[in-house]
Amino acid sequence: MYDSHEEPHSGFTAEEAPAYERGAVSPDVSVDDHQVEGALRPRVLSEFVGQERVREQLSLVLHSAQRRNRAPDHILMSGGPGLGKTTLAMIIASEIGAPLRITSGPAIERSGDLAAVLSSLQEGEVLFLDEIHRMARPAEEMLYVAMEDFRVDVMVGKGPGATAIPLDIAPFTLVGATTRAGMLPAPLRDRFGFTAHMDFYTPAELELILYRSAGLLGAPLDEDAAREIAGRSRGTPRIANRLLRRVRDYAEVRGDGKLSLGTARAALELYEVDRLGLDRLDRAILDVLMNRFRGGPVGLSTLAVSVGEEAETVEVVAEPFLVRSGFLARTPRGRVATPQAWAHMGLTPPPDAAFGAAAANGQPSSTGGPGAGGTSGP
Ligand SMILES: Nc1ncnc2c1ncn2[C@@H]1O[C@H](COP(=O)(O)OP(=O)(O)OP(=O)(O)O)[C@@H](O)[C@H]1O
Repeated sequence: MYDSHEEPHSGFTAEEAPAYERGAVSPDVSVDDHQVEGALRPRVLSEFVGQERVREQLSLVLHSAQRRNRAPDHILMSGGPGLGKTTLAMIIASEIGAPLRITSGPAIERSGDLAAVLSSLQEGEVLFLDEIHRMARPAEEMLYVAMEDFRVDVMVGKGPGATAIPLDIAPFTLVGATTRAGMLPAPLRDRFGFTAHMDFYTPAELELILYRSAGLLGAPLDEDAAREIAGRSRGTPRIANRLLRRVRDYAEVRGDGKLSLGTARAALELYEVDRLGLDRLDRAILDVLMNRFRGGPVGLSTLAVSVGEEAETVEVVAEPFLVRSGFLARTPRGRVATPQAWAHMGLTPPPDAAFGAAAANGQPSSTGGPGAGGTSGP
């Protein structure tokens, strides 16, 4: 169990990090690249880097439930992809010593699918429901009852003669994860006793995650290289770990196996991740916005079609980072490129561009509009 008096990991300096890394690394871990994401997951709350507030809140919820000898309240985790929701769900189960069942919203197409899962849960089991906002509507209603009364109503028959047979289920803890908390119906949201809002990670936190992962991969990571990779990881552990693996590949094939600053820069350039962490999709969005729509405003779906992506991908994967970095503003009339975006792309805004005039006059940008400055998705 995480102890709130414990020294938080993000308090480590870079010099201290190798000691932390040694502690986390079991010498006999052999990691296959296909399973690497799972292998890099922290297993206990004290190994989970960052998200201090969430860790402390969660620790209280789990602790108090244990003292009362009850299953903890249902927990909702909201935040962008790759911020550690699945990892945290696994940690919750292991912290309370309960088995974990994993499923996801898209896998539950009918209420019967959910009834089958719920009725087979053991007492105290943790049910992790990823992408909970994508679950079928009738199943949502079944879930309300299950969460509140630990009961499922199984429908027998069809039409006017159909009857609901109540079936008691074992008390369990639901851990729901969503990248789009706003899409959850209020009755479902309200049935969670605690919502963990997962935020982007600081570069210092990402550096710690990188040291730990590099230790597990057996890749010698320089301080400068760690800083460089962390700075390009858009505040997201999954991206940090992915970039680390690409730098490791580069170092092994084209270098001496050591992950140095030069190797990191060369590898990240090859993989088209720029110095602020913008990747191909981010740059495609900014490029279309500036070159085709004169900086906006332009609607999300038009923007998505123009870059050949789903609107949800643009909205959930690219936009939160672009907004937080001050490159994109969401206004009631659509998406707008900010002066920083024009400057970063090396382009001159037309005089009538929405924010171009401010850029030309050297005025500070306005990133107003719904969600602007948000850190964990819409
Ligand atoms: N706080 C953390 N400390 C260390 N590693 C982390 C942390 N959070 C995430 N990771 C690493 O990042 C990877 C992605 O995390 P995870 O799968 O839990 O994200 P997620 O939020 O569930 O993503 P998605 O919503 O896309 O399913 C994991 O392999 C894990 O190793």
